[in-house]
Amino acid sequence: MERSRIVVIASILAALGAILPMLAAYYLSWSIAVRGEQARLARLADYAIMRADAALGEASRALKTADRFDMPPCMATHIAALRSLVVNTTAIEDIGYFENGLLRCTSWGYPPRRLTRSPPADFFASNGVEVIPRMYPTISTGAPMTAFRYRSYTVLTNPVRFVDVIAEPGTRLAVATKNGVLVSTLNDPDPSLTERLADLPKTGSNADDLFATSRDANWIAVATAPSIAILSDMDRERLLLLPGGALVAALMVGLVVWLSRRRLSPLGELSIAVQRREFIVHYQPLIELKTGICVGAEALVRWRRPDGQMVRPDLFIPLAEENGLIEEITDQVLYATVAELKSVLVADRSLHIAINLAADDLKSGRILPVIETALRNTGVLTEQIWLEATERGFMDVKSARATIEEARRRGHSVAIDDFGTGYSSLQYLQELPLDALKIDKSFIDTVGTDSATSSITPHIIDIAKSLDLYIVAEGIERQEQADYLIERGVQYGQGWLFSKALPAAEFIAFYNDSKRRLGAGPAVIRREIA
Ligand SMILES: Nc1nc2c(ncn2[C@@H]2O[C@H](COP(=O)(O)O[C@H]3[C@@H](O)[C@H](n4cnc5c(=O)[nH]c(N)nc54)O[C@@H]3COP(=O)(O)O)[C@@H](O)[C@H]2O)c(=O)[nH]1
Repeated sequence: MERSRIVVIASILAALGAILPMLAAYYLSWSIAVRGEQARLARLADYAIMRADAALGEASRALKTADRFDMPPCMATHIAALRSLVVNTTAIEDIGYFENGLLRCTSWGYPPRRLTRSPPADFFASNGVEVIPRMYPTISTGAPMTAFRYRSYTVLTNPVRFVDVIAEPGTRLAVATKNGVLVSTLNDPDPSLTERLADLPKTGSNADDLFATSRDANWIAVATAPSIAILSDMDRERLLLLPGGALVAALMVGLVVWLSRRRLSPLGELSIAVQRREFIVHYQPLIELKTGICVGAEALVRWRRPDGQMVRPDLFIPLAEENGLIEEITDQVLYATVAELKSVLVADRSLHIAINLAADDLKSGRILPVIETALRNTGVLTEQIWLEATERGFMDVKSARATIEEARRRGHSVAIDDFGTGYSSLQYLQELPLDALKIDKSFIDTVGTDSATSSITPHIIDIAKSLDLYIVAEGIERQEQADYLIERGVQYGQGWLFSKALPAAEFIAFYNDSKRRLGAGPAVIRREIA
């Protein structure tokens, strides 16, 4: 992914990481406050239902007691008994006796208007008592009463009793019969709620209010409070939750910054490339200089990034070596080489592929069993896999010697790469059982020039010859360099004069063409060491 895209995505994620936890904390504090307020309202509505049930219970008991009276109606004894019933209850204001729908007498005596009719009931309670939510008393001319009727008797109760609660300012309450006929209200609740009481859910809100309902077999109650009232509760919740939200936001932003910096750092990118196996291999032909025959190739790694950009190995190999990633890259190169060239290697035993080893590979020697595993069941011979290591790999002479000896015992040929550029020591050249020496391009570049290092090239060739090593010249770009090297007895060479490093299919075509035109090279390029 391009750096600019990573920066844009990381910035968006960081912004979301900062905003979302704060929004979540805000939402949480709001919903906790809403739930708290609705629970308080639900308790109020429950209480109103309880009060309504108490009034109904008391009225029902009085009505059924009166119904059992065995005395002539509206005589002094009857009226006294009715009065006694009223006096001995708390909820009942009056009780009246009706005959043929007309009021005959009440606990107060005889009605002033003889034609008071009993109105039709709005609701039948579950115990058979009829409920008339609004009925005007004949004795007093006060507010309408709620009436309960059973056969010939009707009791009046003050509906204010149902909503007689100590409520916080702004809290409103309404009680209705189960079929939604309003019985009593406190503080004028919103008609848009009381008009559809029977259909209201347990809790909810409208434009201005939060509400909670309660219901039983006979009654429905709704308690409401302005939504704005929860703001003070929210302040309390926010005080508790926002620091947590801010902490989570800071952690998320930190995480995004850390991940994106990791992704953007060269080492981070390389580690991810190793995990994702983003490496491919190109093969640079190795030429027998005298005949021009292609005898093999050097496997050279390339990092192909997801956007298709190709990264040169000298830009990432040193980083991989410093940070312990090189061994994994060596393994990926090895497995890719075997997979891509297996068939041509099996078909032609004179073909060799050189794998570059890093200093760590040589020091630990762990690469040898890895190669064994990679070649198992492929038909490729160990002799066909050459190993190359730079002079840095030979600094720990003891472990390098152990690895090279074991490599050769298994059949690999081993070359010293970039000779002359590092810590060259003639002594270790003599001590180590090497097969070939590769002269670095910087020396080949001086061939035919007057530069100070041009005089070194013949010495390197002489040293290699005196040690009986095969010689490979790197970076041959001009014919005169090739001629010079052939004249000096250098057997093998690589360079753009012959070919650049090629993808597998192109290298196989190059090799087959060389073989068709010039024949196969020597099957074994290996020094006899006693
Ligand atoms: N440990 C590993 N090191 C590796 C591996 N693959 C490569 N490398 C090392 O990276 C260095 C750069 O390699 P690269 O960019 O692939 O360059 C190689 C050739 O393409 C280049 N070359 C060859 N001929 C010419 C030429 O005529 N002109 C010219 N300008 N360049 C040329 O030289 C490089 C070959 O280097 P060498 O290995 O020394 O033969 C390089 O040090 C690689 O070793 C890997 O898998 N593991």
